Amino acid sequence: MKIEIQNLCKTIKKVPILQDITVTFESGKIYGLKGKNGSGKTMLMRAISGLIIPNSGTINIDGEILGKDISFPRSIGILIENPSFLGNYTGYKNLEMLASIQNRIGEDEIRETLAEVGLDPDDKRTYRKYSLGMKQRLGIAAAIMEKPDIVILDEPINALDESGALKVREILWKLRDNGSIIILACHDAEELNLLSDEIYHIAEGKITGHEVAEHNENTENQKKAES
Ligand SMILES: Nc1ncnc2c1ncn2[C@@H]1O[C@H](COP(=O)(O)OP(=O)(O)OP(=O)(O)O)[C@@H](O)[C@H]1O
Repeated sequence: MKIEIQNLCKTIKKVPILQDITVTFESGKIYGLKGKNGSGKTMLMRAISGLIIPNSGTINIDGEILGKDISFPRSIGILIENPSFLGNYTGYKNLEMLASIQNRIGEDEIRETLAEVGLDPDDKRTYRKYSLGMKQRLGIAAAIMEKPDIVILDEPINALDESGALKVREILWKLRDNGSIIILACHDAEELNLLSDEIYHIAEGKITGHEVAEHNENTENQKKAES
């Protein structure tokens, strides 16, 4: 699958937030967005999620135009800012309620996802009593539990300890290898490099650069050396 963005522009109160963005994201890759605070990373992710309507330009997802043929991508998992979980429900119960919207997955997949992000599916504590890192892990679980074609994660390793970050890496690599498109922003440059296959630089709402992440360059150089 493919997300083809063409000449995307978004202006809020006459301020240009996204300016003439043209980029294609392909299946089986992790794309990192790199840029300063306020450069437009989150807005681009919101636009792809169908959460904001652009002033001009198109987002074509596998032949369907967002905002015209479809209001939202058909299969997407999103973690942007603070997810609105219910404070007096357990992590499992929160995911169960979210899963009931699409009805694509059941108890087994929810339990499996919770374990994958390092949360105990049988934890009786309510979301309110979760630590910051546990809340973040639950947010990631909600975004990935249905194994969506598109995964959008704004600062996925925020508040996570090393073991949490490692788990997220493994989860994203697995999703990538199963053909999802993953788009993420992360302020930790080293982590972004490690997670991503390709990195797009964003400044003042424009794409200003594109690079293949270092670990991929190494793999490619290695392949060349070996052949
Ligand atoms: N609701 C809003 N109304 C008006 N302007 C907004 C709104 N939300 C964001 N902006 C503006 O859009 C621009 C891009 O913001 P965005 O959140 O996409 O940046 P970002 O690259 O994700 O930054 P950060 O690294 O801080 O997360 C900023 O100038 C911001 O002030």
